[in-house]
Amino acid sequence: MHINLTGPLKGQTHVPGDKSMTHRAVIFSSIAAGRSIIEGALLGEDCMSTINIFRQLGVTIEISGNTVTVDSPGFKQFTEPSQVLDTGNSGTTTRLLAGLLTGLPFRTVLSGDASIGRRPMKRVIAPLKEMNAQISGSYHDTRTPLIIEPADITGIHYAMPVASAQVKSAILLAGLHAAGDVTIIEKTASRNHTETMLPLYGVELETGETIKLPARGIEHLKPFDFKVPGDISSAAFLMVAALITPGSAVTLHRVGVNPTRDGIIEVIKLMGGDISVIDQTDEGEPVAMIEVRYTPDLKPVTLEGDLIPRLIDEVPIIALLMTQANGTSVIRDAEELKVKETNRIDTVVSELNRLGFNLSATPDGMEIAPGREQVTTRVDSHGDHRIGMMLAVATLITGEVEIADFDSINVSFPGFMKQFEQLGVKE
Ligand SMILES: O=C(O)C1=C[C@@H](OP(=O)(O)O)[C@@H](O)[C@H](O)C1
Ligand SMILES: C=C(OP(=O)(O)O)C(=O)O
Repeated sequence: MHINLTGPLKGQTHVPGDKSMTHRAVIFSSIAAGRSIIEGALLGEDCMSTINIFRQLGVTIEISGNTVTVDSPGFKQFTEPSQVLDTGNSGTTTRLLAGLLTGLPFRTVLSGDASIGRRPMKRVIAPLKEMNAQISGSYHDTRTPLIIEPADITGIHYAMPVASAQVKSAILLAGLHAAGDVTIIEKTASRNHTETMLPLYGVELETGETIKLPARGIEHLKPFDFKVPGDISSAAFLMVAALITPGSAVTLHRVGVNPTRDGIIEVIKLMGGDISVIDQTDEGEPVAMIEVRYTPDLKPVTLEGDLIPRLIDEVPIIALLMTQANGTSVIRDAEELKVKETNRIDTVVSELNRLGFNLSATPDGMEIAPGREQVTTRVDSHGDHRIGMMLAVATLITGEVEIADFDSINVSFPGFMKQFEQLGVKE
């Protein structure tokens, strides 16, 4: 697809609903017997995978605009699916449902697309087995398809070896069935939406560095009407587009600013970017209005440590922002990027270098130097939605490029191009 965005970006908009929270709202609403309404849901391909799997388990889910109405008979009435459950391109669907399905009284099989088939699954299979789950994966329990047989799930005391909300949430979802307590120790915080949202649906738990879920929490889930905040990971593309395009000033309404997700705001401030976060309110999850303006003379920064999980999905677009700084920026402690939809260290570095930017890969991240000498105008999303969108934003600097497999953006942001148009960007 030929893409050639030209700025400035001006005006105000609402970004689509948060992907992580939409998955969780669909899961919790489907477990609870009765009607739950999810407003402002994200209906990208990933969340549709989660919705369609619960439909296959016997939950009625209607969609009207961005409102999702879930009428569930409750988890006890889930019916055995006759087909493989297709998780598409969604790691969140695959890993969270692997946890939930362990306690159901019938066999299920989870499988997704080629990218899901390359992503590591041992990280969920190992702790779930410790909980007595009867789960196995292809290739020595490391890959999909995952086959899950009925089992009596037990409690677990688990120290997280890697900062991953998907692993933590898989354990908590299996733990909802458990006969004993589930305790998770998390040294480096990962996104905490499972912990913030479970109480809204009736399950109280202890949170913080030690997370403690009481036995058989699943019995306590009740319907809840959840209003999904805007996705800061989608807002990130508009924020960076405005920062790098002369004359831009945008206001983004009702963006989720959960402190386990707001690393990009911190980075923009560290770089001297013109950003304000105002009118913060608490709607179960914190939301705020974000104003961003074009900023010349951005400063280089080093990102590392506990900050990385707070911006992990934003690294591709942050890397593009760093190309506009007046010195070399460094991203380290980010090995997790290698096991996303693509190896995002390699795809970010190779695709931006094709456009003439100066990046080099390191074992756990990348270095980003200023300057640019265009090599080609042909780049590739490699089927990774965040790479596709980052490359589209890059055209604000480079002019027209041809992005192969641009449709991958529908995984998380189907209205991406329209949203830019709404802010006055010409294609
Ligand atoms: O739990 C979630 O909703 C997510 C957790 C993160 O993955 P990891 O748990 O693998 O870090 C993130 O990259 C993904 O986009 C969504
Ligand atoms: C990594 C991502 O999602 P998932 O793990 O759910 O595929 C993402 O959205 O960037």
